[in-house]
Amino acid sequence: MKSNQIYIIDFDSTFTQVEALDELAKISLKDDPKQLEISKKIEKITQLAMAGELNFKQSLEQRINLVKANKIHLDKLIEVLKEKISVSFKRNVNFLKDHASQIYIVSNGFKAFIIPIVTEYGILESHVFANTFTYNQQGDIVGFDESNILTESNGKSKLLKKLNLKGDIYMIGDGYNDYEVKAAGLVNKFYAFTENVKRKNVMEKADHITPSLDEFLYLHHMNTTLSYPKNRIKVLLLENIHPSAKVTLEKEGYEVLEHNGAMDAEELKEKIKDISIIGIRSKTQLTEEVLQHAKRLIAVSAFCIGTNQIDLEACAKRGIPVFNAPYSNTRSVVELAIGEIILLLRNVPDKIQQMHLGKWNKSATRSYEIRGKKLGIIGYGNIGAQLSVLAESLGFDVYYYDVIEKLPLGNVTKCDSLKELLQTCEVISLHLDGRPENKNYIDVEQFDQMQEGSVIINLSRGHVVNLEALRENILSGKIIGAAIDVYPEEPKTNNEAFESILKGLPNVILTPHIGGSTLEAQENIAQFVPQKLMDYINTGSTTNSVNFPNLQLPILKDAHRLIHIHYNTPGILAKINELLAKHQINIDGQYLKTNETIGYVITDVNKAYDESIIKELKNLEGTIKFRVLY
Ligand SMILES: NC(=O)C1=CN([C@@H]2O[C@H](COP(=O)(O)OP(=O)(O)OC[C@H]3O[C@@H](n4cnc5c(N)ncnc54)[C@H](O)[C@@H]3O)[C@@H](O)[C@H]2O)C=CC1
Ligand SMILES: O=C(O)CCC(=O)C(=O)O
Repeated sequence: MKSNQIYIIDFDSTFTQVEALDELAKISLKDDPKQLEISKKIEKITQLAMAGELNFKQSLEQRINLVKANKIHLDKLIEVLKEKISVSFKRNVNFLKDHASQIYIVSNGFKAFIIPIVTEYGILESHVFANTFTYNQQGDIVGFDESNILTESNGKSKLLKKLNLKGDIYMIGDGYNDYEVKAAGLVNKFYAFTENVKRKNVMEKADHITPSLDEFLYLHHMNTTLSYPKNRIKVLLLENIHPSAKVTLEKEGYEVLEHNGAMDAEELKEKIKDISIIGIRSKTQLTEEVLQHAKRLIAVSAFCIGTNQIDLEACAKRGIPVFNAPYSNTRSVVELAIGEIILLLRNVPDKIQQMHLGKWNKSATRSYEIRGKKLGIIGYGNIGAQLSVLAESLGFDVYYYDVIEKLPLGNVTKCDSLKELLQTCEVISLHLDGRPENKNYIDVEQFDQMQEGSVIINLSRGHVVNLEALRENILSGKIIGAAIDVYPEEPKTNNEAFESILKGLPNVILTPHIGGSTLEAQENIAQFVPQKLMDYINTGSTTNSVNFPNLQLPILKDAHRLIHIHYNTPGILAKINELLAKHQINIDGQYLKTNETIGYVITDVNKAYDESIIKELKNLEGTIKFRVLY
């Protein structure tokens, strides 16, 4: 069926990432003091010609005069261009080689540099149509063969007419002159190639915009390296995620959309419909109800530690792994906690307020050192444990309580119950996670168990403390200081007002959920999370996923990877292997891990296999999701 298809491919900014004459100018004018100025002129002329705003022959003449190149510069140019092959062309070299008889390069560039480049990718020299330089005796490039039809306006159309190729002809290019061949009725479809440059007037005219060769091959069912083109992976980043995440994900080829704050359920249900990956922080609630609308969701990324805002089980049941950044902002939270404890024990928040009101109140009343004080940490996880180490080095006597057995670091003392910790310590710092059972974990009864004159810090989750009870205990004077960073209800954006019954209370620090908001932490998170997502998409690896069985997988080499996600019911692995055996498929490697909800099986198979197995694996009872990596 595909044998009658013909692919006409442009060279500059399509086969390669750059315009070759611009690159040639950089080489030939290297020692010219006016190099920058001339290069800019050349680039401008190129852009005008590509956009169809300047007569082509004139533009060529002008550029060659400005470039002032010699034959000797061409070898260097070829070296440069070899490094600048478009990424998706490089990736799909097999397509180019396997379809060499159907591929033509039609370019207004020059054969002298095009042929050495494209023939390395299997393109036939006889299928390269381009211009030729003319030289003087010293080898200087002084012009071009003006009899070549490609020097004329609309030259590509004229050439194709002359070639009279038969079949379904597809043109792939980035310039207006590439579109012109479609306008002249000489090709069936024009694909605007936007991997390197996006020209609005060209994209508007195209039958399809193809951000990479993968997309073109996918549309024509000829993909050989990626089962799904990356440009089709649409990412939505909410809540002011650090910009470097967008940069990384776009570099990977994904389409990335951003939104400043969180979205409410209704808005999210609408927006999530065609999203492949969603990136959130602590405020976006990814509930079962919202997930029902997420028909294309592949993965969820929490650009933070806590994942209580996400229905992890609902994601798992849909075959959607959730990734977070478990360590990137740990240190930031710990530093804030220590700073706040010191300020509260010295009664500094009130002193600051009074100073702003012009009141000088130099006094040591209710001001204490931290040395020797008993600090009680509730939740001895990553943050709790790191806080214990730093606090101990500052002179605290540290205690902790956790629902699970934890290794005590340094000289900390483990408490066997929450009550024991509350009765023992005068400073209480909360670092437990936000699981629903922790709602009102610190309530009237727990405040009753605390010592008179205690200080409490909550940098964990808002619903963990009953704020009414906290307020009562502050007003009664039992709690002499509190620092609260998280609230049961938080504004979705910086434009919404903050309301709380804690406003205006004495010696109370209120911060807008900024425990993890340092530039260092946000940058670390924005590096860490996209990497996990890309690993999952490219290799199937689920390390650090908070709801999927964790599998770290080797890089795929000379094999196809079958990724099967199913409900964790007995016998599925056996059924997968029965099917593979039935189709006589050779297994190179197999990895299985399950959790309570799902099973995750990765099977690397020999490249040659009967493709009907794919359908059978998808239809296997209990299958949630199935995909293949080439
Ligand atoms: N304010 C902010 O900006 C930030 C807040 N956080 C919050 O801090 C929490 C803790 O972070 P990590 O230490 O990294 O998490 P983690 O998962 O390493 O530690 C949480 C610990 O709490 C324990 N725990 C859970 N429920 C408990 C209970 N009822 N009683 C005693 N212990 C209990 C767990 O067993 C675990 O050891 C996060 O889940 C997140 O909610 C995290 C980062 C920034
Ligand atoms: O900075 C954020 O948006 C959330 C910080 C946080 O609470 C977390 O990492 O769990």
